[in-house]
Amino acid sequence: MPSVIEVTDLRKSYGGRAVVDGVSFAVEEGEVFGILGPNGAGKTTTVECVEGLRVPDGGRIRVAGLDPVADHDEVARILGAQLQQSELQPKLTVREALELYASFYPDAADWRPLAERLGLVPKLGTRFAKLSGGQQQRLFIALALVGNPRLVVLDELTTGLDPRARRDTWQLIEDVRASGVTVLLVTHFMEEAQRLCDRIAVIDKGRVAALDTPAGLIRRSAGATVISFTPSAPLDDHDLAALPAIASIERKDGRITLSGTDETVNAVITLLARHRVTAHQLRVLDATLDDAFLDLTDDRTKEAAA
Ligand SMILES: Nc1ncnc2c1ncn2[C@@H]1O[C@H](COP(=O)(O)OP(=O)(O)OP(=O)(O)O)[C@@H](O)[C@H]1O
Repeated sequence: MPSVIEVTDLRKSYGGRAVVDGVSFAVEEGEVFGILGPNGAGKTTTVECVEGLRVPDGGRIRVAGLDPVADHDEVARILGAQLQQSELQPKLTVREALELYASFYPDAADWRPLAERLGLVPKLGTRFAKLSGGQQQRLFIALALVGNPRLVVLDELTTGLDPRARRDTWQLIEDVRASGVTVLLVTHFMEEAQRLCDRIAVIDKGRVAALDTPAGLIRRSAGATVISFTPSAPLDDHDLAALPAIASIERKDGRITLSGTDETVNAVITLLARHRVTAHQLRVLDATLDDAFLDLTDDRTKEAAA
C-alpha cells in the first residue's frame, strides 16, 4: 500500500538560504509520525508544504497520491490542519467557528462531543478574541478534527496548554489514532513525542538527522543507562568491570553507580543474585528521548563522534 504522505527531497529557500534542504520521509496510514527539531530547523516549513500552504522550490510531495499544490481542494477535503492564530476571525464565537468549519466538509463529525472532550462547552458563546491562549489552542485542535479528516497535521499540538489539558489532548489524539486517522505531529515536548509517536523524524538545519521509533532513537543516542545501589556485601571491582557494555564505575560512601546499557542492568541483577548480595535503594535511570534529541542536534556531540 502506498504511504499516505510521501515527501521526497523537499527543498525550500528564503532569500537564497536553504531552510529545507533535501528532506525525505514517508508516513504510513494510521501512524502518528512526529517531527522533532530545534527552533528554526525547518519543521513548520516542511509541514506547511505538505498542507499545500507553501510551494516547494524542489522535490516531490504526495498526500494520498495527490499533489498538495495542484490538487489543493481535494487535499483540503481529507486533511485537517491546526490553524495559525491569524486565520480565525476575532469576533467569531466558539460555536460559530465549530459550525462553520463543520459545514466545509461533506462528512463532518458532530462537533459537540469534540467540544466536550476539549473542555470548550462553557465557552461556546465566547468570541475567539476573548479566549485564553490555551482555549484558543483547544479550539484549533477541535477545528482540525471536525471535518473527520483521514489525515491530521498538528503543529505545536499542546504548546500553551496546562498539564491537565495536555494529558486530555494526548488521550484525544490516541483515540483519533485508534479510529484509523493518520497524524503528522510537530512537537517540542519529548514526553509528548515519546508517548504519541510511532516514528519520529529529527530535523536539524533543514535535513533529516535521524528517522526511527522513539525507542530506536534512544538506543542510538550516546545517553547511558545509570544504575546505582548500595550492596549488602562487598562486590569485587573485577566483576563489575567485566559487566557487558559497562561505561563507568563509581564508588562513594558504600554506594556503587554504574553506567551502561539495558544489558548492563540485567547483568548486574544476575551478578547480585550469583553472589547472594541484596541491592539496597536500587535506582535505574534510563536514557531518554531528551538525551537522543540533544545528541542528534548538537554539533559538538556530532563532531566528537565523527
Ligand atoms: N516566510 C518566510 N520568509 C523568510 N524566512 C522564513 C519564512 N518562513 C520561515 N523562515 C525561516 O526559515 C527557517 C525555518 O523556519 P521554520 O518555521 O520552518 O522552523 P521550525 O523548525 O518550525 O522552527 P520553530 O521550532 O521555531 O517553530 C527559520 O530560520 C525562519 O526564520
